[in-house]
Amino acid sequence: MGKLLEVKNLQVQFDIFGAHVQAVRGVTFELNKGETLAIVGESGSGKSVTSKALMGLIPNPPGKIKEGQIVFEGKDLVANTEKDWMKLRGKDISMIFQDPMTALNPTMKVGKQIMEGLILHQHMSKSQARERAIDLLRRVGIPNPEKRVEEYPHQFSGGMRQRVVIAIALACNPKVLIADEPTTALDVTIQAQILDLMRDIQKDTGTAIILITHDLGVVANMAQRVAVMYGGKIVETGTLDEIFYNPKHPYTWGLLSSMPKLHAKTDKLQAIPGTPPDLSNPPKGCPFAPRCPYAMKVCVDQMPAYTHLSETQKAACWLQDERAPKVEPPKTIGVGGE
Ligand SMILES: Nc1ncnc2c1ncn2[C@@H]1O[C@H](COP(=O)(O)OP(=O)(O)OP(=O)(O)O)[C@@H](O)[C@H]1O
Repeated sequence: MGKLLEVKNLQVQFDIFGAHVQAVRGVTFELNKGETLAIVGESGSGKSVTSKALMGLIPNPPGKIKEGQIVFEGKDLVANTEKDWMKLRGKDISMIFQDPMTALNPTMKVGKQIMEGLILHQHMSKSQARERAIDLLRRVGIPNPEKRVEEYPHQFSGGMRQRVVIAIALACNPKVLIADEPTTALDVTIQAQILDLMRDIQKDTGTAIILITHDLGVVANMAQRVAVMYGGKIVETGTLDEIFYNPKHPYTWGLLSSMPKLHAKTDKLQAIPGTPPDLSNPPKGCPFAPRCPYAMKVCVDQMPAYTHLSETQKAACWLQDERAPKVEPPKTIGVGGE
């Protein structure tokens, strides 16, 4: 698989009320053509800020990219002007947000909203764009698209609205689709339908997907690779199997323990005790150390380097140092366990 996007040492900071919030602190990952990479982690870990940076959507002020590169098809996007971003956004890289109602313009017919990108990026005539909008609505499973293209967002149900948002995002056949909690606002049956739809579309178009979520069930259904974020850093990354069946970072263990299991006799979830770090004053050591049951003195003092566990898996944890005591992962982790 060829590399499509490379994010190198990305650092994003927000300056608010005299504080410097270091939301993303040196994130590095790559995205290959046609794959789905999930970025998981608790609220505030930096997932959304990372994905917004890839779309040139960090509000400035108060935000700025302090360092790093976002290399898309060989070109670094960090120095892009707003004009450069406008050429790219919605065409090469598209985004689906959590709440379809805020992503759509309530005063504009959905057909027109789909047509905008086609006219701007693909220089279609109005009637060509309208035909394509109808095709797209059909493609995302909206019945009677010839009629619905003339309707406004409030005339659609929540699930149908999210389908419209997906149609807009896919209109120009983007190479990268960023889906930020795309199903969180929807009920469970609709969630499954939308995820199926995204998978089908990916099969047809070969679009690479970055899926941002805190729901590991969604990850298991969708992703081939996973990056686990905590405190503005990627603490572990690997293939889906590596992260689910051979995780090495205690934070990943915590996330897996807090995931509902399919055949569980009890539905009690083990939330990770404690709170995430204050990113306006980030710790010098491992950000998870204050909540980690296995933390040693060195964890508080010094950020661990990545240990490469396989060609595809790495974790930033002092437990992987050869001098560290051997620790077994808790029995509560794993999909479909007791
Ligand atoms: N516009 C902004 N101004 C100031 N701080 C911000 C802004 N956007 C994000 N942050 C801060 O950046 C940090 C990371 O936030 P981010 O939204 O990326 O987390 P997340 O992992 O996506 O969480 P969630 O799942 O809740 O969306 C947080 O501390 C947040 O308060």
